[in-house]
Amino acid sequence: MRARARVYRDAFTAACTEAGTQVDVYYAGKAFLSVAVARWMTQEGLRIDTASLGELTTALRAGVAPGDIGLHGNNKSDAEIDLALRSGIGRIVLDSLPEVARVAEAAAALGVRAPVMVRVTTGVHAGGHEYISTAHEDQKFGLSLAAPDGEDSPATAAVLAVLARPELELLGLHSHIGSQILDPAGFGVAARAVMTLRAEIARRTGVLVPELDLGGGFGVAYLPGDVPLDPERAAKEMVAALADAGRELDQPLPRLSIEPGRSIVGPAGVTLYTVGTVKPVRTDDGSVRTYVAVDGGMSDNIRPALYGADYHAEIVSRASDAAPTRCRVVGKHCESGDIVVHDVALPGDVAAGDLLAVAVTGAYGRSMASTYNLVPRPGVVAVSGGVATPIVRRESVEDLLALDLG
Ligand SMILES: Cc1ncc(COP(=O)(O)O)c(C=O)c1O
Ligand SMILES: N[C@@H](CCCC[NH3+])C(=O)O
Repeated sequence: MRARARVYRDAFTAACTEAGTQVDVYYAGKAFLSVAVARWMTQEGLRIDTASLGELTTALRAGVAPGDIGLHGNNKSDAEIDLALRSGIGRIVLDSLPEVARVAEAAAALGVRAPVMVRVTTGVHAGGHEYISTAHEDQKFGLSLAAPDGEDSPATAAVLAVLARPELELLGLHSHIGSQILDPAGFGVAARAVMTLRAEIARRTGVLVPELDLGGGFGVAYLPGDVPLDPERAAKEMVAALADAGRELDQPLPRLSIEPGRSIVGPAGVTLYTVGTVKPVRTDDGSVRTYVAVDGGMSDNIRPALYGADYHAEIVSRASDAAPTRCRVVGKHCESGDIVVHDVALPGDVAAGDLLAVAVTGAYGRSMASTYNLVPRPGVVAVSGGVATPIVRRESVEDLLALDLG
């Protein structure tokens, strides 16, 4: 995970330095956050992007400098805004028009000036699944750049509203176009759209917005043979699009920030399961598929059920010469959609007690975990240089019952 953080930091720093600007890389904690993770990321020179009271509190508990933390959310609570302002975090990303006034009033009540960005939606639709592409128009995030006839776009209106409030300091404009993006072209289109808004604001108000955040979404390889997005290429294309738009619009380059989550922690994580029941099932076409049930499932990885996501699994506790057989890895929950790996070839002698590893589960696995069927959530163990260190304790049934008021 640390190595991947360095790769992103170095690729974007190199591209920005060459173009004559600077970049901040925010690790998107929604992918997976713990106190240890927040510390590692700051040690690698990354900042932390949070999206809830829990994530913000975790980053603060880890000792991350408040100025290096950002807060997102399409429906921020009063408690989230209050903690962000009291602790002096670096930026609150505004997601709607009502939030402009809410944050301004909260800042006035505390006697502080709130550093804010405005999240805009560019109409660029990118990413792996409809549920994870976030910048098309008909969804809940951000403020649209599309202007109805003769009117300001919601994004322009929000920026003008921010500039009219002395309690708010406009740091930048934000765009996040989706997740698990494998073609960097969408970032360039979005960069140009946001640069156009920046030019409009400069023309109308004389204010040159200092920073653009182009979000996260950098895609990873989930299966053997998948080709991940290349961070160096993404950095170069993003910066080139900003520079081209800057030349056309006669604008200096802004400072850049990005918010990768999945691409930092996804491939760094492996889920270890123990095989239980193994059941050959005759399918409709007469062939046999072996259902390999493990001691977890949709409660620790909802992605196959939610997005139809594919993963790869291998038996890691022993070597086997048995001929491979067509398997489906399933969980222990009361849903037939409780699938961990739809289709994988495992040795034909796969048996109860084998340890099965599923690769690339570091992002949006444990962080989206539930306790469905009152199955306690697994622990998280960090491994480095052959040393294993638990960083999140395994939950117990007693932990779950501790919440039960009887
Ligand atoms: C605003 C924002 N930033 C960053 C991310 C992180 O995305 P990813 O994990 O795909 O890099 C997300 C999630 O898609 C997001 O909504
Ligand atoms: N949770 C999603 C991505 C959403 C990213 C957050 N905006 C996934 O597992 O792919």
